[in-house]
Amino acid sequence: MGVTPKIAPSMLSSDFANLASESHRMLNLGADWLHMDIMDGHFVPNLTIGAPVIESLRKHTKAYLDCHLMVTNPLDYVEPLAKAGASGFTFHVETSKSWSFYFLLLWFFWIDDWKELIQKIKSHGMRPGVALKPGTPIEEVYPLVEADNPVEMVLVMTVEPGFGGQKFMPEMMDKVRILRMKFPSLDIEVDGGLGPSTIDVAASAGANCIVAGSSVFGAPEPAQVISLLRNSVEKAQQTLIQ
Ligand SMILES: O=C(CO)[C@H](O)[C@H](O)COP(=O)(O)O
Repeated sequence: MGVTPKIAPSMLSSDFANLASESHRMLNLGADWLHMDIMDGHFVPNLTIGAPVIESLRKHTKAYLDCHLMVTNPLDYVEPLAKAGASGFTFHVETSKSWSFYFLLLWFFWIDDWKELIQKIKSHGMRPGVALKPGTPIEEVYPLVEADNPVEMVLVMTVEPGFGGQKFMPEMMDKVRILRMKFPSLDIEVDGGLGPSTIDVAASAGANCIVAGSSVFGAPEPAQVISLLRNSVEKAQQTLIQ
């Protein structure tokens, strides 16, 4: 498998009043990426941060800022986030559900919308990813991964997006397994309820990018949790390539 483990603490669980020092702490403890949850209070029932906070944080770190856009209109966020210094831009496939439902005849325009979004993310120097909620079938992301100009990561949500500290949904691992079989070199991220008791099932299904909020920030020794998450992914990868 040509994918490397990426451990991404979810900064949603950090002390937002000390975001820069919390970020440095996580990176010093072994994190690869910082996962930034951007919520608009509309796509999900919670409101968090946006481009101004990413811009402020960028002044304090060169780290990969893995931005997860839980917003209704991701296209509107491309330019502001690129200017702010985001690294990854992962949007939700469901953000155009209403288009495909109400305007079936515009299906091909819907596809073109995604092409435009992915193209715009890349032309602004960010890495595009697509996320899907627990209730969304995995087939919905295939066109975006198989496109001529594809997304480079799929984020499989293992909780309903909106809040940290929820219970991991093991039934989402079928999606990860199917994706890993179909796309051996794709970055597959899992997000929600990941920690020492759930990582093995996610890693053995084929996830290589691991978002973990409460299990890392709530641990007495966060470095041990980060290291355990990484070891589990590495071990599973050895098995998957045999
Ligand atoms: O996207 C998210 C919520 O929508 C968070 O990143 C996610 O829930 C991580 O938090 P935890 O590890 O505590 O579940």
